[in-house]
This record gives sequence, C-alpha cells and structure tokens, in this order.
Amino acid sequence: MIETQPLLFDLPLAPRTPWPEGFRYQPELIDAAEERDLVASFQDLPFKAYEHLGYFGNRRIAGFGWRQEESGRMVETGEPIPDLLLPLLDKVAAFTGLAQASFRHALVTEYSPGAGIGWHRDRPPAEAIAGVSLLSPCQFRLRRKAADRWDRASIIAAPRSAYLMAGPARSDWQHSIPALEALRYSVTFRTVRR
Ligand SMILES: O=C(O)CCC(=O)C(=O)O
Ligand SMILES: [Fe+2]
Repeated sequence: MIETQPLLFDLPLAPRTPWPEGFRYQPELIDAAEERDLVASFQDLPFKAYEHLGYFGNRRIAGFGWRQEESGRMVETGEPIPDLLLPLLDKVAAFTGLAQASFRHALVTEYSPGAGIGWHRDRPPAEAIAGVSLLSPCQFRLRRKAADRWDRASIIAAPRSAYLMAGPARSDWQHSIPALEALRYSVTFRTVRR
C-alpha cells in the first residue's frame, strides 16, 4: 500500500488570528460620498465636551436615547435617534443582523488629533455595540484579563468600516483607542437591555 502525503495545498488553512468571540468587523460599510455627507451633517449636532467625574476626555460627544449622568449611571431620555443617522443605522442593523428598533442609543464622538479613549467596558444597559469609523483610521484594541496575563487583540478600524461588539467581546473584554493622529468621528449604536 502506498501512503500518500497530503499536498501542502490540501492542508487546512491556519486559523486567522482569533478575534474575541462576539467581535465582527466589516470594511466599507458606507461609501466615500455617504461618509462626506454624514460628517457635514454633524455640524447641526449639539456636541458637548465629554466629561466623567470632572475629568474631560478631550473628545466631544452628541448622544441620543440615553445619557450618562455624572455618576456614570445611564438614564433613558426618550429622545429619538435623529433622522440624519437613520440611513447609517439601517446599514448597521443589516451588518449586525439585529433589528433596527433594538438600537435605542446613538452616540457621535469627535476625536480631535491627540484624543483617544482609555480602557473600558461599555456598561449595562448596553448590550450590543456597533461602531462606524469616519475620516481617519484608528487602532482598536481589545484586552481581557486571563489569570496572570492579558489576552489581547487589535485591529485597524478603517474609515467607513463598522465593528460589532456583542457577547463576550462586550462583557468580558475591554477596549481602547490610542491617541489619534487626525480628526476621527465614530458613530456608535447600542442595543439596550429592557
Ligand atoms: O470611537 C469608537 O469607535 C469607540 C468609542 C467607545 O468605545 C465608546 O464610546 O464607548
Ligand atoms: Fe466603548
């Protein structure tokens, strides 16, 4: 009997670097014209400096549906997600496979050059978080404490791309974005536990 060696090409592909369970990424969710129009429409949004416990985060936010109190507690405002974000929400819902109506919190964040966001987990009532990156790329980092080390993952979130954090990627992993070189906006939509 002749033993046959499998050809190199028959071998299974090495698994890709595993992203945290519940994390997904999709490049080019929107096109360049949609990105330009969306950013132009942000002129009309009521941006405020992000502040938490007296600490200013060097970024500006405009939030809808829910609001974070000074204590950090999230409260529902009942305010609808503005029309200018609805075409984007439509695409985000399709990407996530979640119902559009289940996204009840929208946040537009402006990162000036030098701004970023430190390690954190988005707290309940947020369940699934979908984010769209606009204008410039960022390094989107994730980490999870594992006994005596951190498990880590990192992607470059390109302009016009979307990511989803659900399940363990939302509940067990922290995320952060190091200081950006150029102006970036993100639009994050969150489903909220009832
Ligand atoms: O800008 C982003 O893509 C992420 C923002 C974020 O982590 C947050 O607002 O909780
Ligand atoms: Fe976050």
